[in-house]
Amino acid sequence: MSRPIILGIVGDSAAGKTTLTRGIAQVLGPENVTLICTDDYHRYDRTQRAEIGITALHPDCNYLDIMQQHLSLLRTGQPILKPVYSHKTGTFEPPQYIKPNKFVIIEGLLGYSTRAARDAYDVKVYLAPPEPVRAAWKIKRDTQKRGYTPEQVLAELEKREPDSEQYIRPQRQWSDIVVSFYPTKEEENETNGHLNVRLVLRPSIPHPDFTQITDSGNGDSQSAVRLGLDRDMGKPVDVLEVDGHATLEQVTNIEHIMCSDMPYLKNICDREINPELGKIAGTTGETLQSYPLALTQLIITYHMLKATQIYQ
Ligand SMILES: Nc1ncnc2c1ncn2[C@@H]1O[C@H](COP(=O)(O)OP(=O)(O)OP(=O)(O)O)[C@@H](O)[C@H]1O
Ligand SMILES: O=C(CO)[C@H](O)[C@H](O)COP(=O)(O)O
Repeated sequence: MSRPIILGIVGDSAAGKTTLTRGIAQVLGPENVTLICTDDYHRYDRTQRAEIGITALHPDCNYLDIMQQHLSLLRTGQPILKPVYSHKTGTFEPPQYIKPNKFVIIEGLLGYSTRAARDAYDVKVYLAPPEPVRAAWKIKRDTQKRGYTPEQVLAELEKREPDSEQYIRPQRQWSDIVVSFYPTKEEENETNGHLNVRLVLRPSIPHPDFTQITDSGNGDSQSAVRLGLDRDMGKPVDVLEVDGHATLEQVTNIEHIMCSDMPYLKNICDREINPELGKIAGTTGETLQSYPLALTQLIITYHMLKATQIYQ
C-alpha cells in the first residue's frame, strides 16, 4: 500500500520546530513535501484569546478534533481544506485546499495530545531546549517577525507557563526522538550557532547502529560525540550527544554510518546539494551554520526514508 509518510515535530512555542523542518524538507525535496503547522487549527484569533483569557497552548483553544481528522485523511493520501492562521495579523485567512505529497511534516504545539492523532505519524520528534534558551529564541523571533515587544513576550511566557507544564511538556513521552539544543557550561549565554545537541533515541523505532562511534574509540565522556544509555520519563533510552565545536570530520563520520545503511540514498548527506542543512537565523537575521543541527536533520530524514521502504 502506498501512502504519504508523516513526520510530527512537536514542541512549545519557539522551540525550533520550523528551523528543524527547513533542512529536512530540503533533503527530501521541497516538491515532495507538504508542510503543515497546527497553529492553523487555533479556535480563537489573537484578540479573542486576549478577551477570553485563554492561551494558544490550551487544548480548548484549538480544534484538535478537526486536526485529528485531517491527520487521518492525509495519512491515507486524501486532500483536506485546511484553516489558515496568520501570525502576521493574528487573524484567520481563507482556507487552503491541500493534497498531500509523498512526505507530510506536521509541526506545532499539540500534535501528540490525543491517541488518534499520535497514531497518524510514522516518526515523532519532540523539541525540548532548556527554557532560558527557548525564551531567548522566542523574544528574538516574536520581536523580529510577529510585532511583539520583548516585555510582551516575557509576560506571555509567564502567562503560558501553567499550560506549557500541563499540556505541552507531557507530550515528550510519546516521541521517538527528543531533541535538545543546549549551551556548554563555558558559554552558558550562547543561544545561536554553537549549541550542543542531546538526542534521546527511544526504542519505539529502529535507529541506525551508532555503536560504531564507541567501537572506533570515540564516544567517551571527553569526546565531542558521545553515545550512552539513560532513562527519559522513566523509560530506558539511548542518548547521542554532539558538541557545537565537533569537527566536520567527526560529524561526517556519524553521517556515514547512516548513509552506508542506505547506499542508494548517498546524496542525502551531500552538503553541496542540501545547503539548508544546519542553517539557523542569527540575532540580526544573519545565517549561521550548526553541525549538531545538520546531523539531527539527517537522522530524522533517515527515518522518513526508511519508512518509504515499507509504505511506498
Ligand atoms: N537549533 C537552533 N540553534 C540556534 N537557534 C535556533 C535553533 N532552532 C531555533 N533557533 C532560533 O529560535 C527561533 C525560533 O525558532 P523556530 O521559528 O524554528 O521555532 P518554532 O518552534 O517553529 O516556533 P513557533 O511554534 O512558535 O512558530 C528561530 O528564529 C531561531 O533564531
Ligand atoms: O505559540 C504559538 C505558536 O507559534 C503562537 O504564539 C500562537 O500560535 C499564537 O500566535 P500569535 O502569537 O502570532 O498570535
